[in-house]
Amino acid sequence: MYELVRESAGRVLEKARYICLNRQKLADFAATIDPREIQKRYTYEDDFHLLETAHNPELQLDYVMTVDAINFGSGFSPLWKAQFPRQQSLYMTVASGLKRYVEQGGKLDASFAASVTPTRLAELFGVSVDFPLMAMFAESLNQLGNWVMAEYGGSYAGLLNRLTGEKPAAELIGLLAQKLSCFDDSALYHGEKVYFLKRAQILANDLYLAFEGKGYGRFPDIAHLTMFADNLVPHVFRIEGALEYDHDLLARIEKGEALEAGSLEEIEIRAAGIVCVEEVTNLLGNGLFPAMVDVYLWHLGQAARYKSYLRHLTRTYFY
Ligand SMILES: Nc1nc2c(c(CN[C@H]3C=C[C@H](O)[C@@H]3O)cn2[C@@H]2O[C@H](COP(=O)(O)O)[C@@H](O)[C@H]2O)c(=O)[nH]1
Repeated sequence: MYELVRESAGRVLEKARYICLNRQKLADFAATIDPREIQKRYTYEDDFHLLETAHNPELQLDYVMTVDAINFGSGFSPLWKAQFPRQQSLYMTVASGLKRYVEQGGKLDASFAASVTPTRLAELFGVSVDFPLMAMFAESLNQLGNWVMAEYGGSYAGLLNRLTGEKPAAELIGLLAQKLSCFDDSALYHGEKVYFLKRAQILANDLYLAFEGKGYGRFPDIAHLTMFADNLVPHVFRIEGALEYDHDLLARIEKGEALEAGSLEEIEIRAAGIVCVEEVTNLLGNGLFPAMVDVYLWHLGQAARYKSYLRHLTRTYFY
């Protein structure tokens, strides 16, 4: 499945009209990155994540599955930041909100996901119930929860234990994309199917990180994942001059105008992020792989150098 993502991103960039790659600037930017910093950053930080793997692997599994079922909403971030003025990162607010819920005794298992409502999530995150993201979060969780209740004996461990091949990440990504529309992160680009599979891939990556590649995190094919096509990593490449956006598109983005999910512009931005991370990964060598480079660039992107400029905003279940 991740090969479909890599291949389709290359196809999009060949035809792209709104985005173009500046390979000289990309190489200049890659030259500023220290591979040791990438290695150091590639962890499941416990400052905003629950990290109880050693004591309670099932609790950890429930947490990671839940976080990555709702690891989206970047298109709502201006609204979200108005509710959480101190929090700079939407993701960190969601991850830490779920961590707090578990620490207070809440359960995040498949039955929680199957039955959770927008109201319950609004209470959990401390936002108003009519915040549009709460209904989307509930829908994604209900989809995942009901599927696991019906097909895997009601536990996420039941799902993970059925990944028996030598490419379990590909298997997991394929299952999620084929069975759950909220994970089926793909689109039509000039009539041809293109794939991103961002949350399915980042789920495999987060399990790998939280479980340090063992147990529920055993993904020997982790190095085959592509980067996770969100709105921050392409934005880092734009600020560094490696991606050049069409002038009118950039004006729309900087006005905070939403880009429609599945639009040519949105597809080209996401595909460009994938190609850039592949090329930076190849330039850096050192045994690095795209998921590692992605996590590093996403954290780098939290800095004011990047976050003081608006990224593209798309309201979608995918990132
Ligand atoms: N490409 C990429 N996108 C990522 C992440 C993460 C968090 N990953 C953590 C998990 C394990 C590691 O420890 C990482 O630290 C969230 N996102 C996306 O960002 C957006 C929110 O942005 P902001 O408003 O700034 O929080 C939203 O679309 C969300 O889907 C990543 O790693 N890569």
